[in-house]
Formats: sequence, structure tokens, C-alpha cells
Amino acid sequence: MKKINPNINRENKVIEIRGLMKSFDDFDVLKGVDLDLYQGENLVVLGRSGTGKSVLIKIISGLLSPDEGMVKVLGKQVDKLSSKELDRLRLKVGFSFQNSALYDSMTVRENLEFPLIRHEKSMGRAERDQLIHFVLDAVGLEQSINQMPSELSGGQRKRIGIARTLILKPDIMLYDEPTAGLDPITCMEINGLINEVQSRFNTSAIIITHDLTCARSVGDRMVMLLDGQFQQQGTFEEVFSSNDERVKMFYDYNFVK
Ligand SMILES: Nc1ncnc2c1ncn2[C@@H]1O[C@H](COP(=O)(O)OP(=O)(O)OP(=O)(O)O)[C@@H](O)[C@H]1O
Repeated sequence: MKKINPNINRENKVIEIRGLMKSFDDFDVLKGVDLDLYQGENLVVLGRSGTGKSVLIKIISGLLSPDEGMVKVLGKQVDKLSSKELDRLRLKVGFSFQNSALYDSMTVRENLEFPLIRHEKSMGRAERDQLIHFVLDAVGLEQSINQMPSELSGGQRKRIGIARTLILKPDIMLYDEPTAGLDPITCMEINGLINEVQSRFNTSAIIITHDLTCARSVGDRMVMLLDGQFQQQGTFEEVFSSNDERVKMFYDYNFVK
């Protein structure tokens, strides 16, 4: 289990959400979500499939717009920003996708270089190279620099996906199912990496997961999305001491086989 993290700054909310609503046609997915993410905190978002966890982080990263409610990211209300301002804010929010989203036709180096060429146009080759080596070292995969994604294991692809997100030095990391499809040992390694990124890069993060071992090892706090709202929140023990049948089922599925 994770130790109490002294580096969380509860005076500084990097994400603040109030009364967030989102529907698709007549299907109400988010029905009044309130959420705070504090600077330096790893927050785990739990919830069954289809409850709207991905919709929530897509709204935070500006990929979807809210129907109602306030979504503030790094002090900026996302729905009030021009598209240029939103693009600038997005660079501060790193999205680590479930499938790692690497370009299969590019080497690891090219995959890492791509966001720099796109977003840091004035950066020279030497500085790009230095950053590529820095993030590869951070995820422990310097030796893979010239490999193709198809030559990497699932865990290595996740690491490179995380490196590619880190290379733009985001303030906030969003991890969508970081351990999905990995064996237990590789899951532990990825959990360790998420914690290392938090302490080494001083990022705040939202981690979406179904994996309660991951939740327990990376989360400073957890929230559970039930019926379109966060109805349970606190430490792992606080959330799972609930008598709510839906919470108990979630726990049993993970730990009682
Ligand atoms: N762009 C979209 N258009 C229409 N419906 C959508 C769209 N995006 C999501 N939905 C619907 O919103 C609901 C929530 O989807 P979401 O992907 O957020 O679930 P989730 O909690 O992340 O699930 P999982 O754990 O399986 O990834 C689903 O019913 C989904 O079909």
C-alpha cells in the first residue's frame, strides 16, 4: 500500500470540477460530477465499464466538451478558452492512452521526437536528443531507442507511451487503464513507474483503472464513479469499507476468485 505522500499541496487545486454533466443523445453519462485534484496528488478513478471514466478524462483534456458544469484545469475554465488557448493548455496535460498509441511505422526515437517536432518547433536537434535520452532513462528503456514498437513487449510499449507523454513536461498526467492486459509482475513495474513519475517530475495525476492492486499502490486517494457521480471517495480502505453492494461487488471481483 502507498505511504502518506508529504508532497501533496492541498492549497493548490490543479483540477476543479463542479456539477459536470455529459450526455450522448438521451443517455446521461455524467450526472453532476464534483472533483478536485491537488498539486502532487495521484488520484485513482474507479468505476465499472461504461460508467464514464474515459469521458471524464477526455473532458479534462479538452477532447470532449461538457454539457453543463465547471471544469477548471490549472486555473483555466476549459469551456471558456479559445481553441489556441485550449491547445496550449493541452500541452500541460499529458494523456497516456490505454493502447499506448505509438506509431507502428516509426522507431522509438521517432515516436518520442514526433511531439517535440510538432509542438516545440524552435527546439534544435541536440536538445531534442537530450530530452529523448532523458525520458528513456526515466522509463528504463534507453536500449530500445532504435527498436520498432512491434519489437517491444506490452509493458515496454506502455513505458514508451509514458515517456512520450512525459517528453512535453506536463504538469498533469492522465493514465487510462495503465496496467490493462499486462501480467502481474509487469503491472507492478508500471505501478512503480507511475509513482516514480509522480516524485521525480512532481506531476499530479488521474489514473483510471479496474485493477485494485494498481489502485492501492499508486493512489493517494480514490474516487468511485457510480451512476454518473462520485459517490465514494477517500483512501483505499475508506472506499472499500463501504456497505454499498456495488462497491463490494467491485472489490470481490478483483480479490475473490
Ligand atoms: N463520443 C461518444 N458518442 C456517444 N457515446 C459515447 C461517446 N463516448 C462515450 N460514449 C458512451 O458513454 C458511456 C461511457 O463511456 P466511457 O468510455 O467513458 O466508459 P468507461 O467508464 O471509460 O468504460 P471502460 O472502463 O470500459 O473503458 C458509454 O456508454 C459509451 O458508449
